[in-house]
Amino acid sequence: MIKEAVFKSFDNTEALEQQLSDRIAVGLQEAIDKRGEASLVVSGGRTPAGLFEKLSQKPIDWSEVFITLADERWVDPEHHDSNENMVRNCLLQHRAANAKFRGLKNMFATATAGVAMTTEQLANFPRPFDVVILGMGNDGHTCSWFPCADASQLDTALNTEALLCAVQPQTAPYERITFSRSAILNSRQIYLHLVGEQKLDVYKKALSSDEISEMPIRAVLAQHKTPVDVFWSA
Ligand SMILES: O=C(O)[C@H](O)[C@@H](O)[C@H](O)[C@H](O)COP(=O)(O)O
Repeated sequence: MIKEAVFKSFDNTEALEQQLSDRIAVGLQEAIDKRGEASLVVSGGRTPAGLFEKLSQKPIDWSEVFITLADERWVDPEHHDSNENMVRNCLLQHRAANAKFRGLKNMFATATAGVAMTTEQLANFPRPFDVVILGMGNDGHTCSWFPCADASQLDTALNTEALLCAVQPQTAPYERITFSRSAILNSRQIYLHLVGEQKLDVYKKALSSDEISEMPIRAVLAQHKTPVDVFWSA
């Protein structure tokens, strides 16, 4: 049984997005005030588009904010399933157009071949990450830590000290590049952003055991190093 994280529940996505975007903006600006720069790691998928739209309008020093993705599908940045594409369209606009964004996809043919170059390109990305926004799939994955992936790839993503690794899910399309668990937990604040009853059920199931390979989101929930706040709306 996992000790439950801070859990904030909202009646609708609008209310959640208002409050979460405010919290993230405050966290980023505090980091800039203290250290002169801030780092933000965001997730792709469908859930965060509305949140990104609100966040992009916050009056903070975006030119001091470094942004990257928690994981990426190995498709071109123009592809409609590219997380970078979504971030460019929904987050890097309005005031946030001034942020410094670095995507995870490069010109190598596969994620496996491209990991070393992306790792090099992120060498100067400020860490610990100030704010990390994670999503969760209905199979209990977060980032690209898929329970359906080859056991050794999942084991690497969860246990390596490397920043990034490649994962080929069996039940989701595209090879992925993903930050490792050690990289994600090297953060000041993690937000888990969930919408809908089905995600709530998955979240509750995740809290019922600490068998990480079965539901890799547990790697984030069953730890005490990094604060995790869960924002859920119906
Ligand atoms: O590239 C991805 O798919 C993600 O970064 C992934 O970890 C995502 O956050 C979850 O799969 C939830 O996705 P939805 O928001 O679409 O439900």
